[in-house]
Amino acid sequence: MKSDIVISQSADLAPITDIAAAAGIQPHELVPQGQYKAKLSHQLLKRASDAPQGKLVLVTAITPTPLGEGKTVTTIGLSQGLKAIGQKVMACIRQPSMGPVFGVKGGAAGGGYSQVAPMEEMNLHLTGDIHAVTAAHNLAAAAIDARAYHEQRHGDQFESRTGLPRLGVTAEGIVWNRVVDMNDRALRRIRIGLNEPGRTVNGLERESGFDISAASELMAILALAKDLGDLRKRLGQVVLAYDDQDQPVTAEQIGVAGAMAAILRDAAQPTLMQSLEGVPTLVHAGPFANIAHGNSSVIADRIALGLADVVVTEGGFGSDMGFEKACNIKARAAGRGPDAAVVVATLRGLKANSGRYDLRPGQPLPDALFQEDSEALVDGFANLKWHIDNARRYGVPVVVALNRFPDDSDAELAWLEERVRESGASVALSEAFAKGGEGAKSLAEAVMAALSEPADFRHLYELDQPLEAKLLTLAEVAYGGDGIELSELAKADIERLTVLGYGNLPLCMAKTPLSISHDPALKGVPSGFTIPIRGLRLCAGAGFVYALTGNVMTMPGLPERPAYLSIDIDEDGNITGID
Ligand SMILES: Nc1ncnc2c1ncn2[C@@H]1O[C@H](COP(=O)(O)OP(=O)(O)O)[C@@H](O)[C@H]1O
Ligand SMILES: O=COP(=O)(O)O
Ligand SMILES: [Mg+2]
Repeated sequence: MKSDIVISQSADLAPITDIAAAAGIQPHELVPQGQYKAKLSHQLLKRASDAPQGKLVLVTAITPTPLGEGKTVTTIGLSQGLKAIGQKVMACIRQPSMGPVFGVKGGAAGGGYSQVAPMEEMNLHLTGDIHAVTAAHNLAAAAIDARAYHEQRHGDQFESRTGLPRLGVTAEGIVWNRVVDMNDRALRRIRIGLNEPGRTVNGLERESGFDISAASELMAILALAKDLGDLRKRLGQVVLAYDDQDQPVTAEQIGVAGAMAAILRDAAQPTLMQSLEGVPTLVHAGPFANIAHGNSSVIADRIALGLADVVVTEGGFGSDMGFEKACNIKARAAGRGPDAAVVVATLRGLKANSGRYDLRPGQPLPDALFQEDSEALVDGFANLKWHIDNARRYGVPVVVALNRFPDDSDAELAWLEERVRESGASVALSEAFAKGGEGAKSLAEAVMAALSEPADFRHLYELDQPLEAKLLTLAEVAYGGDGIELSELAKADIERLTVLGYGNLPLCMAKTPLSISHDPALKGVPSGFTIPIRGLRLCAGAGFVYALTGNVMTMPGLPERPAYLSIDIDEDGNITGID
């Protein structure tokens, strides 16, 4: 089979203006950026939000291997299948981060004959939104460090010299890292403001670090804001430091929120692209689901739901990750949850969850995972059953999509389909990768049947519970564990955030996606584990409290054989090798 990029580059794409017209977007609501992508205007958001709303399908998955089990392929494939059976459908997905594109996973535009195209534009700069998040984030970093520097050097004269209020910002109180859209472990912990002895011309020396842009609070704000005004308000609420009285210092207080919003103005508009079969696809925001909340934007959903009868979107990693955060964080920001869930399962993914294979993070998957192994499949099935039950916990109908890989055996797929049916869940084989929409028509029919069932969407916890109670609910109910273990820092963070009035925020768990638990070595359906919480971070602008579990990193590193090794460009400027 041809590679993803060759399929994408040989596709006969429609001009984006035709895709927009077919989706009911008027010419004045579109800002084309070349032939195949366009920004959507803020006026369209208003019109679409007031229109009758379609149904929202949220695609999730079993506990994945590091390669991913096909949620994006299934999201695009299902939307093509829905189009093929006559539905008015749109897809909403995140913009890929260059971290994974050049790192382990590669691109995130789907794959095979279920992709967003042009995939190389989708997987690289697109319309610059992630670059804008990076710039706005780092402007705030430069601003807070400069404020500490000038307040320290002028002391009591600061106000008379600058006309600005002295806020008591010190280098020790700054909690804002810098970001870059790349996997770069060397930037995780750094010292900044290095000076010759006795001098401070380079600023105030302190320890800091870089996170990947997908983990920036501003990325979460872009994904959770309801409109431009809400984005601006949230940016002002971002806490950059704590003053010498341990009170939060916000971006608004140091006067940088407006400039951040100016940088993000265009990024606040979703980008319209198309699938290989012409499904209008909105690409907007790119938070990962392990170190952030992992869902595309509320703004994109609001536009798509006002234009289409069915909107298909995706939560990152397994249902313990992006799906949980869609239901407990995004749904609250959007004022609505999903109307149905699709749980993607693969033979390789279930075998990886059998516990029968030695899967070391960063190491290639064993070939045996891609061959017949009925014992591993039987053992791994428990993980799929857990994710079906987990999705049902939120009150929505569930359809299982068996994402067929080329070497999958008919016998194992048939066995799995039968077991899912026995468990009472709806199930459909998806051949969207190899056949596009034609290979996802039965999945589309199953999803339409699920959407005709009543949905009684509910959150997992109430916001007015104390932070520790919400952490316990996530550990014990969302993950099936036996409680939490709070570090001394985490206990102090809970106390401080509660006293400051942030105890009513939802929680965003930063956790490994390779296990339902915090420990990537615990496959299948772990039990008897306790989730170690090493600290909490306030994301006041995004509107959640971030809990760091286990050894999760907010700046990934490059593997020994990174994906960039296969990427190049020919003399005509054609990019090759992005997978
Ligand atoms: N059915 C399939 N056959 C072959 N490759 C697939 C299939 N489904 C997904 N892939 C590939 O697996 C990788 C992960 O797919 P993706 O849809 O991005 O997963 P997720 O969104 O769950 O991380 C991509 O390289 C994709 O092209
Ligand atoms: O945040 C992770 O998203 P995928 O599972 O789609 O890679
Ligand atoms: Mg994906």
